[in-house]
Amino acid sequence: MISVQEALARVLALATPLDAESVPLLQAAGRWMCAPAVARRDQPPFAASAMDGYAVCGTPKPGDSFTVIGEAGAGHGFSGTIAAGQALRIFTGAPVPEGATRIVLQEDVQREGSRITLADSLDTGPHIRPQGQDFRSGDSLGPRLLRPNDLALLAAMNIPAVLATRRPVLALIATGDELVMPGEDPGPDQIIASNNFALKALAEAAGAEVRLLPIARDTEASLRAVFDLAQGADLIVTIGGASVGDHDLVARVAGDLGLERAFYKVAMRPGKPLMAGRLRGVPMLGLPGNPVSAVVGAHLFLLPLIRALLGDPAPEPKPLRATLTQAVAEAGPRAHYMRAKLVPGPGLPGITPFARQDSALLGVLAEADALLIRPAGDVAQQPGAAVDYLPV
Ligand SMILES: Nc1nc2c(c(=O)[nH]1)N[C@H]1C(S)=C(S)[C@@H](COP(=O)(O)OP(=O)(O)OC[C@H]3O[C@@H](n4cnc5c(N)ncnc54)[C@H](O)[C@@H]3O)O[C@H]1N2
Ligand code: MOO
Repeated sequence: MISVQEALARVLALATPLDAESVPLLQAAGRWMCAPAVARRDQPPFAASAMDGYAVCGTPKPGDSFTVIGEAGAGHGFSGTIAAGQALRIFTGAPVPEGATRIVLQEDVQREGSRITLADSLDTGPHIRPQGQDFRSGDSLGPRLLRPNDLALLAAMNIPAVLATRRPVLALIATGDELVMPGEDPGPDQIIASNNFALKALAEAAGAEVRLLPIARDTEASLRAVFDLAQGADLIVTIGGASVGDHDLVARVAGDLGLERAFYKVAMRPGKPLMAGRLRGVPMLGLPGNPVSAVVGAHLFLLPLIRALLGDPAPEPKPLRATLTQAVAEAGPRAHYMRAKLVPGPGLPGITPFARQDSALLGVLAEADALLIRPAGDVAQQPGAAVDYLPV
């Protein structure tokens, strides 16, 4: 059995980044931008007013009076220059005129006709956003998974389309005679397929496009037929049928179809019977069927694999730190990923593992927001010990 680290290295070695395509900004949320985007203008492109008020020059004092000589609004600048004793009515976002050094808030001004007089107590800020204070023409935004914040920045940079890696198409195959889809009428010995839903959502959030294939039944012919439907995908993921039972056919059928196996079984719990390899030219992950095992396997291996296919240079899971709120026993020979709950703390968050850690418990998983990582062979730990966790 290999370690989690070794298994991850072998999974990532299966991935070659996919090709890139131009994606309009409106469709770019959640896509991996694979080349830096370069700003085509300064932001703001001119010194801009940060407030509604009056642009004046010099160092105005309470009680000073000015003559209002015009107006500037967002999208409508004032072409003249402000001289001593003059003011320009100005609104937020408008270009600040030549000569102005400061925007006086309209709340601090008494206006009569074209004259303004400043109040006794004056807000002191200049309220001018200098040209290029946000970014300069030529500044670049590096490769990343595009979040809403990035899209706003790219739009302001006047970039209508980005170069993004093609979304990996993931063929997701659930296996087992016992499975029916939610809403169907299960027989007395059947259960509802659930893992598919968590894995599809996880993979999509990481940037993949998921094809949910029909559930493969526990016969070689059925599994083979569903594997055939996976042709054309960039990545194949099976759920279940990975263990040693008579009906666990994934390794056998994938092997017959030419799977070049990278490994089978990882020193972790849950999720030991996990396999990976290359099948018909694309990476394949065989996740165990127990619901929590499949989800843990997805966090540790599937999401990094998707990120690697997208071209992320650092696709590995990134553990965070927390403080144990209770003692935990020694970890045993396999790394243990314990479902746990975080509580905010003054420093690191506190982390409390659930008492029930059976890998079939979806109710516990739904309450969990972290996987507490117990390294293989870790000694017992006391409350207050700093530990690693993965958010889930
Ligand atoms: N003799 C041994 N038995 C088992 C071992 C072992 O080492 N020796 N390992 C156990 C561990 S650990 C796991 S995990 C499971 C993994 O088994 P499989 O990958 O073969 O999974 P299945 O047998 O197909 O299913 C296990 C369990 O999960 C349910 N399941 C499967 N797919 C889904 C799905 N899409 N949605 C919801 N639930 C699903 C299935 O009905 C079973 O209850 O093997 C242990 N056994
Ligand atoms: O992956 Mo198995 O839990 O270790 O149930």
